[in-house]
Amino acid sequence: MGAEAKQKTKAKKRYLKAKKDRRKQRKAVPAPHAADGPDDEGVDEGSGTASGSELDSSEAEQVKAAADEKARRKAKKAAKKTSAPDETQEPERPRKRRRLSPEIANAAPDVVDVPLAASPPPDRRTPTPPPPSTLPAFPLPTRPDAPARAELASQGLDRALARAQLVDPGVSTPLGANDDDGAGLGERTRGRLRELGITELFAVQTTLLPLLLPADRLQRALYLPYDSPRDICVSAPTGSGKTLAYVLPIIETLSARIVTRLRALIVLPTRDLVTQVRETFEEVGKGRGLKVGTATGQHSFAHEQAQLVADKSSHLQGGSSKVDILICTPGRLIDHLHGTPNFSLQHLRFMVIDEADRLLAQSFQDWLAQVLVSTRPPPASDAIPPAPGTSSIPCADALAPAFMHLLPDAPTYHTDLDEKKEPSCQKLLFSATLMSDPGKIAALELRDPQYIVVQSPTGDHAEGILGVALEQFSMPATLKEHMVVCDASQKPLVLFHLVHSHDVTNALIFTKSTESTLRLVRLFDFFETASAAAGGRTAKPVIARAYSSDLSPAERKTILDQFKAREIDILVCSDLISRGIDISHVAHVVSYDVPVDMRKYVHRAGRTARAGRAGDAWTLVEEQEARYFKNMLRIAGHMDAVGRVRVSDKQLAALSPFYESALRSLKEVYARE
Ligand SMILES: Nc1ncnc2c1ncn2[C@@H]1O[C@H](COP(=O)(O)OP(=O)(O)OP(=O)(O)O)[C@@H](O)[C@H]1O
Repeated sequence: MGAEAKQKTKAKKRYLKAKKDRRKQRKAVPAPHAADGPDDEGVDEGSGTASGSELDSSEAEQVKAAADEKARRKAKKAAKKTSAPDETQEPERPRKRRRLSPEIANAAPDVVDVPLAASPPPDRRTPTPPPPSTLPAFPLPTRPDAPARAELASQGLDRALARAQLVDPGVSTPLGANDDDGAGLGERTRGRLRELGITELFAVQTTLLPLLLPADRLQRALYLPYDSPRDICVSAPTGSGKTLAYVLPIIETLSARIVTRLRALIVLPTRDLVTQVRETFEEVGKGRGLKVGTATGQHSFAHEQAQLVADKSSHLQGGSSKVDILICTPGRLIDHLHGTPNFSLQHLRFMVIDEADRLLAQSFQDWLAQVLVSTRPPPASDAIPPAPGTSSIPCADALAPAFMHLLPDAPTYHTDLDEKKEPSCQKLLFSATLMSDPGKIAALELRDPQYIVVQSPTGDHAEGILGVALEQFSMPATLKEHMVVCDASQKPLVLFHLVHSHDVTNALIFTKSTESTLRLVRLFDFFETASAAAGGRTAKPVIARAYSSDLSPAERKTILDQFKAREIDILVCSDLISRGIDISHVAHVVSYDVPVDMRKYVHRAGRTARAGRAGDAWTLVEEQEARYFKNMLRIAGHMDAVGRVRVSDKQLAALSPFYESALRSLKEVYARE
């Protein structure tokens, strides 16, 4: 090292020493911001003015300013930290959902608990902010309870139905030799009924006859233009004698007529029923001179016209009729209204709609509206003027009083009491399952209707009426009902078991279609043949026959007659004869296929247990249908009435070989066809 370098080193040492001393002196002087701590960082040593051993005032001021600056920067840093957390820092864990204190929860039970995870973390240096005020909660949307069926049914209930007369089915009146019973029947009719073996009037007849055959003979007149009779709707169980309840008053009233006019019209849904009701009219009205006609389409139109109308050639505004009573189906009735000259309904005194719910459910070219129009007098402008040079008087044209204005030459005498003349037609509606639908009832244009409901007493009138509105139909008291739940493949076997073990003969078996009917009858025949061939039974084979719409009317009549004569044991049919048909010896009804609704069930079951006789109704229910069927019964309030019969595999085992054999034979037949 050279001398010059040594000099430099010495100078430097001196400088450092001096610096050290200055620092010592500075420490000895109490610093104004000792709390902040001495820090020489940031002090420009090179520019420092402290060259002496004591700090002068300017130097102290500088130190203070530096300390202030440092405090300011620290505060700024802290503020930055709280307002914007450093992204490099670890993200804060979401806080747990805060629970409301029980006081808050109790104070506002319906407030929504606001999750607090998203709120900023509480600053520990500042006092904890109060919990966010709870928001008023809107109630959650809820669906109102569906109104009860009973409530719905009672709404819009026809006022006349609400005032219906409830009749106990147990009521009956012994039929005396004279009118002590108040039924209004004449001696001839009573005599005829006795000849037919009828000794008492059933509930529906006891109630209806006094209404239709009032003691005041004037009210039995054939025309009542100024005192039109009230219409009547009757709901009574199957087999309770509704047919006689309208046949008797019609015969009794019309027997007083001199001239034959179409005065009673009976509309029925099927040809078979038309035939049956005609037989009743002819039996009861025997010897009274009343002419009964039918119109069903079974014969040619021209043939029917010739049976119904006497004069087809001249124009008669009063119509012309060969019959007093016409029993018909609605379709054919409309055909005659449109296509048969002088076929008129203006003289009608009675219009009966039997099985009313069924007829009103079907439109048949809007038959009801057209029939109602034909019973009402048209305006005078609709009158057809007589041919020039001719006069309608004294032509033998007799109009009903309400239609007289159609006669142009007839003198009209106006008085102060010029009352409007009304048609005299009294509408009578009957069914075991009468509808309560206000729309359908309104379409009938009933005049001050009176309802009669024959049903087991419930004690409460309103409850009884509600039963009608809820379609909880009354069944015959003598009917026993059973159901057998089984596998679909075992249904025929269960049926054969019922036939052979429960003596289900003299029976009607209802299927769902004509095809099922035919198939079942064939299977039945094969089963009986196989069983007889195996010598399985000594009893005579059971004879089953199909009764379906595929057969001609003549074939149907023959089969029905054979069944009535007990030459056939079982009639297998579709719902063609589920309504109205009256065969007294039917002891069992089997619904081989479950009925689609309660009305069908009621009418099928009602083919037995008629007129107070005993009868059994069986329903074979496939396992997958059981829920639906039971639900249907439950809604109709009928679940308890139907007992469940169990048929074990063991019981069926004995019949299985014959069934297998019958199945094979059936397959062969279908394969051939
Ligand atoms: N007063 C009576 N005495 C004895 N038998 C009667 C009496 N009235 C009716 N019957 C018989 O009762 C049976 C059933 O009558 P009807 O066919 O009129 O029943 P219904 O009420 O019309 O039944 P459905 O609703 O099934 O048509 C018939 O065989 C009829 O002859």
